[in-house]
Amino acid sequence: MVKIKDRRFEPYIHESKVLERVSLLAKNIERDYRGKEPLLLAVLNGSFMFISDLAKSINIPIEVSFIKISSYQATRSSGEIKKLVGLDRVLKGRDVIIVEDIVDTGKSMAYILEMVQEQEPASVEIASLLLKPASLEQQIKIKYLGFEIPDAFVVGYGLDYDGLGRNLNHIYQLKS
Ligand SMILES: O=P(O)(O)OC[C@H]1O[C@H](OP(=O)(O)OP(=O)(O)O)[C@H](O)[C@@H]1O
Ligand code: HPA
Repeated sequence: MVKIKDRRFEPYIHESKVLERVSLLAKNIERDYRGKEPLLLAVLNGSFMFISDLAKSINIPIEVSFIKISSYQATRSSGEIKKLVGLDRVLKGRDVIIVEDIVDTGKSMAYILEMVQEQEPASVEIASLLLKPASLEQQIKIKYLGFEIPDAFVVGYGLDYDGLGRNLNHIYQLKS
């Protein structure tokens, strides 16, 4: 059990399970993009651990770049998405893989997809470590998915509660 500010979190997905799954996703990306040079577009802050482990396990040429958006305050989506760091690469004609730590309501991903599609990439797919199907408010197809999880707030492996908990190596779930 870990305590972050006013909340208690219990162990949920062990780091070894996360890493096993991430390396499988990397192998799938490798297989699907052989002969290409995909651009992995990671969404800060939450995806920093996932993109690091994912990128290290992909043994074909890839480019890695970052965008930064924010919508969550503590455990709730504010509904308002702020773009804090935008695209610094031309995406036209590129094979883009958007890399997220979690798709929850799907609002952030819908916003990012629109931003990416505007630039007319050759293809766009999504890699997300976590998905909360019960919270999803938009139709979003995730080709490279780590785990489907129930609708409970999680922290660790990049995910935060009010800015804290990102450095935890396992994933923890809010204790009800
Ligand atoms: O599907 P949604 O309900 O939109 O939630 C998912 C988004 O929320 C988190 O980001 P957050 O805004 O907390 O910023 P962070 O990555 O800096 O933690 C997460 O990294 C996703 O980007
Ligand atoms: O469950 C979550 N944990 C941390 N950040 C998040 N952003 C959306 N959902 C979550």
